[in-house]
Amino acid sequence: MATGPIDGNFDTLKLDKVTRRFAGITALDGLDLTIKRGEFIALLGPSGCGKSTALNCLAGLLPLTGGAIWLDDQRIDVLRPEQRGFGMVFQSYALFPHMTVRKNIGFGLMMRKVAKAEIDRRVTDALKMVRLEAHAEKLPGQLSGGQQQRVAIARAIVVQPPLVLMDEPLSNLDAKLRLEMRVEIRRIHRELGRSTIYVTHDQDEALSLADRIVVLHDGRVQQVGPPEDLYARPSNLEVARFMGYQNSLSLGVVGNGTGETKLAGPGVTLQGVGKVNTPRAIASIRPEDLVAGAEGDNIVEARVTGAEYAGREFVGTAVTQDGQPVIFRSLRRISQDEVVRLSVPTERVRVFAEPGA
Ligand SMILES: Nc1ncnc2c1ncn2[C@@H]1O[C@H](COP(=O)(O)OP(=O)(O)OP(=O)(O)O)[C@@H](O)[C@H]1O
Repeated sequence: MATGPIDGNFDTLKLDKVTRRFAGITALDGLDLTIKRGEFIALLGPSGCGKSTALNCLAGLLPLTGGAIWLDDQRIDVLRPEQRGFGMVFQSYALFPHMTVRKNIGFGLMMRKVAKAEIDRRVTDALKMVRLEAHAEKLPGQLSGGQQQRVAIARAIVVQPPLVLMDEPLSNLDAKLRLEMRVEIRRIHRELGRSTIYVTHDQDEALSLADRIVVLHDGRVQQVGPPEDLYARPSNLEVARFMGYQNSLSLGVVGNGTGETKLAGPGVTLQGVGKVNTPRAIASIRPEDLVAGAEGDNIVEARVTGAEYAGREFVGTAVTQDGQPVIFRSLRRISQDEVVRLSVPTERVRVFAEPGA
């Protein structure tokens, strides 16, 4: 068995029914996933769904209680973290406060007993990649949050790991910096040419960064696919909610066509994509697709409960005749208690079986 860190790149990383139980809790329940060389994968899901557990199992910080992890034909879940040698970036940066940026980045190479000249060369390259050349001799405390996270990224990539694991790396940064760092992380991933697994609960972050998104819920994979697929065709209600389909209307099923379902409720007539075998179903719609005043056959009649000006348009809240809340948009100002006719194209309505129906 190899003792040093895994060297070089890989073709496939395979998680085979990876399971992790804690006393009484199954944090990860038979996770199957195959990742190809160079892919950027986002693990997306709500708090407690098992994202960090999955990442820690990959890094070797948590032993599995079932399943296996393979890097090509080598089984790696039996290796210690330092034998796997994956790069890790945490939300908290985890830098050494008393070491300069240069020393922080070179630390892993020093531990691996790489020659000093080689360390200098590789640290200089990493500094360039994260655009921190001018800050090499500073201490972490003298840097901004975004700069500290760049140091953490440089430290993770300087050893040229086959896989970089990132656990919510941007959540301590303000909104503007988060956007800038997203672009940076994508660029660094591309230039490095290795694979990245990125944990987040932020749908926008996953959509903008990942080649493929894995949606987790209660320790299970709900859907895996390119961002465009998950955004347009969520396969169940959980994924839809996570992809921004904030409206979930419970309605009666009144007809079934090819791949489409007709639904109705008090003041509501909707046709949507998806087939169900239950007498009632849920229509999932994004707020931006539900528009006040537009024409069409798909109509949700509702009474306005609130409205906010959002620049180009208004974002409104309302309730249907049977009291179900909806969020919609409107190009004109809307007033409290006004009854609005909201419309949405059929292809923007996803129909799912009602849970428990
Ligand atoms: N050391 C532990 N002991 C017991 N239960 C744990 C432990 N670590 C995690 N869990 C539980 O396992 C589940 C998954 O936790 P995990 O940290 O992986 O979720 P997460 O999706 O990363 O959440 P967050 O976004 O809040 O970090 C949770 O129910 C959590 O309480």
